[in-house]
Amino acid sequence: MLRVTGLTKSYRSAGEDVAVLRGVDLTVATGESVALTGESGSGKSTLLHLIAGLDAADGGEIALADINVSGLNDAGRAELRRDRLGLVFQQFNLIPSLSVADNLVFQSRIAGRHDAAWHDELVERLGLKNLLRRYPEQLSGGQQQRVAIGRALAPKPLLLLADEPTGNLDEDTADEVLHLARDLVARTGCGFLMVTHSARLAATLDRQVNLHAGVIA
Ligand SMILES: Nc1ncnc2c1ncn2[C@@H]1O[C@H](COP(=O)(O)OP(=O)(O)OP(=O)(O)O)[C@@H](O)[C@H]1O
Repeated sequence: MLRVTGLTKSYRSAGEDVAVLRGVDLTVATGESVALTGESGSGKSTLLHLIAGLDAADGGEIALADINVSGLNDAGRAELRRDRLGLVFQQFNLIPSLSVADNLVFQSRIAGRHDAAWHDELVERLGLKNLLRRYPEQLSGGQQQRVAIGRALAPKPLLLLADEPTGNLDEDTADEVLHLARDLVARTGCGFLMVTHSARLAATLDRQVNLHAGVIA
């Protein structure tokens, strides 16, 4: 469902081009969860950002279902993120001025893909029923990340991309949040690609891939 082929990306640093991705090949099948590991600075976030259309690659191809992501312009990539991708980051990134209820529906409403029954199921499964009137600053880290996962999955994306989603959580909370995410991903049948430094958490996903020296071995 996601197919990345020969992806390359360099950054210009101190007058020199530094190649970060040197021909990355990666697939994520429908319903599959994949952990992306690699040492610090190996380019994991760069790869995730390119797949999310937050930045453009220098070469290679990214295809998501029947969409040629690499061929999209800025507007097309923004549309892709809005309608087809769920994004979760380490810093939760909830909208501080909106209640939990409003944060939750934000993505599905702007994508025009709000589904009341699925929304209610997300609230139930993520244990958010009693938190709906609160604001992000009134939540723990684990609670905030549960809202962020609900927001990302509400429009039923094709692919959930997560960059160190449990990096700010203690071990027990990380386990609980990831368990919920895996369950919900299985329920929607979307693909799941997660960057993590934790071999323990990586092992709980269907498959692990390692980024090293600019390629996936
Ligand atoms: N906008 C940028 N301009 C220049 N160099 C960049 C930029 N973004 C990333 N880099 C460089 O690209 C390399 C890969 O960075 P990236 O954040 O993708 O690695 P990472 O594997 O996610 O690291 P970490 O595990 O520490 O988060 C690093 O050497 C980084 O300094």
